[in-house]
Amino acid sequence: MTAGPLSRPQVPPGTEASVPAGESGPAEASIDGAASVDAGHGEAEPHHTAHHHAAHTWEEARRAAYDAATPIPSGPVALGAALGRRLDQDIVARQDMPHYASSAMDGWVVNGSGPWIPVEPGTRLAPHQASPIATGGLIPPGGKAVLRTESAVLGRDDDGLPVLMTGGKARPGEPRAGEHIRKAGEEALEGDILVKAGVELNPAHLALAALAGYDEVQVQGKPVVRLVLTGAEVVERGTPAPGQVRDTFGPQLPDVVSMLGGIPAGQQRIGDSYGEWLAALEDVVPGLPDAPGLPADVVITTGGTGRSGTDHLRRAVAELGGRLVIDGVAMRPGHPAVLAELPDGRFVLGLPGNPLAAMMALSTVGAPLLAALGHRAMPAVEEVPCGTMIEPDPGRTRLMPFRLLYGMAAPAQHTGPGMMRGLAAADGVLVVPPHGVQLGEAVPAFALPWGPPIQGAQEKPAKPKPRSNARTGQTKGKPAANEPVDWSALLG
Ligand SMILES: Nc1nc2c(c(=O)[nH]1)N[C@H]1C(S)=C(S)[C@@H](COP(=O)(O)OP(=O)(O)OC[C@H]3O[C@@H](n4cnc5c(N)ncnc54)[C@H](O)[C@@H]3O)O[C@H]1N2
Ligand code: MOO
Repeated sequence: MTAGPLSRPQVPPGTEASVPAGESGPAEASIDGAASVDAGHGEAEPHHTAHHHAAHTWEEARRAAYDAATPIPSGPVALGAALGRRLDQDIVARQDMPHYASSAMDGWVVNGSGPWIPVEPGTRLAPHQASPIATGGLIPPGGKAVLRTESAVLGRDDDGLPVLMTGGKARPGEPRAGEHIRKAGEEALEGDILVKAGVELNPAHLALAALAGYDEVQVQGKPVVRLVLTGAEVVERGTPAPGQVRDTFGPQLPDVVSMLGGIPAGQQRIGDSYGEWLAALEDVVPGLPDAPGLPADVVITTGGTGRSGTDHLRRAVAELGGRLVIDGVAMRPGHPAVLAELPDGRFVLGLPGNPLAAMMALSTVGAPLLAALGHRAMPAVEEVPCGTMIEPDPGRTRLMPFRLLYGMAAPAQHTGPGMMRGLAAADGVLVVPPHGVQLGEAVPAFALPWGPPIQGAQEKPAKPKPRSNARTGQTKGKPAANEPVDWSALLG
């Protein structure tokens, strides 16, 4: 819901009154190595203490989300929807491919040597007979070779009857036996394995499956994700008036869901009433125009994670008989994130309304959940050397979008919970531990779903799924703490 004039008098929607000056990070960095980012939450946040209910640390929340889900079983999927899906059963040739001998050229199919007497297409050819054929045409019984149109001359014999001869551009000896005939089974024989299980299907695989006569392929399960965007103040177009806020989720969430391994399956917008919330979470297969009619495995809601009188997520989950898997995470931003499981097996991921907070909650809880449902390893956390000192913030992890400068991470500016500018310019997100970070120290960090692997990340061999294309060569060891750093690129 919105921060209306009564509910949050000091914090107009979209402003950063609750973000301490320190959040701007690099603005406070100095070039002499004494750069420091304040813990930065010492003021203007009475609600944070009032709602410090977070049951999970950042690491625990990731693990809890990953462990809550079991991989979605494999099933048949239409070829048109199978791109990028992981094949779960070999694709085999159901018959010889091609399954009949055909002409590779436009021209004449002939039997024996010329001249040939033309006969009706498709009829059995006796020696010295020929019939017209097009590329791909079925070779009739008795057809031994194909004479290309440009190598053929149709004339008349002494009796004035049509007769076919070689001529034109014909090479000596043309057509040789079998020339320009695509034999049956030359691509594959019945039973040959065409694509092995485990492969991620590309467009050519799909074409091959179609060539082999498949309408559907058996693929590993992948979570179908429906979005429920809440907030009566949220507008979808144009420049918002005071009190309104332009929707940041519609334009990005479906794509981010795809990048995280989900299948976005429609979005629904609701206001702030409890009835709307309950109906949206109850609805299993909504009649949404852009939904493929699939029941959702995950419903992602935005907004309404707070505990004010009009924030209805937990109440609706409880009324539907669901259980809370995660109810808040000791992190900032994004601490009100909720993960619930409904009795029908659907997960509800409640993202906070603040745009950056929502993306950090999605990275923390949503990414592991979607990975687990989609048969994938826990999303990787790399390490990157930190180009600034970050003070402790006991009890919570801070997620800080950063930019890389000379191989070191510098927290980005404009990273208040309601902002997107810092994330839009970021190379990744630092996972700053509660005890803070020393200058030059290696800090956990994760890549953005749309971004490249973190440059300069030190490869950890024990990763469940190491990135094969990680540009580890970029790391030139830890830069010396007193090495001068040019921060100017961050200040614009
Ligand atoms: N008394 C307290 N107030 C708040 C607390 C708290 O602990 N106690 N936590 C703050 C934090 S931190 C966050 S994050 C937010 C979580 O808010 P909700 O999830 O309930 O979300 P809303 O109140 O509906 O909206 C928050 C904010 O986000 C804007 N919003 C909502 N939808 C969109 C959208 N589609 N695009 C862009 N912006 C959106 C909305 O207008 C609000 O400004 O609660 C704090 N308050
Ligand atoms: O600041 Mo809240 O932490 O935006 O999630």
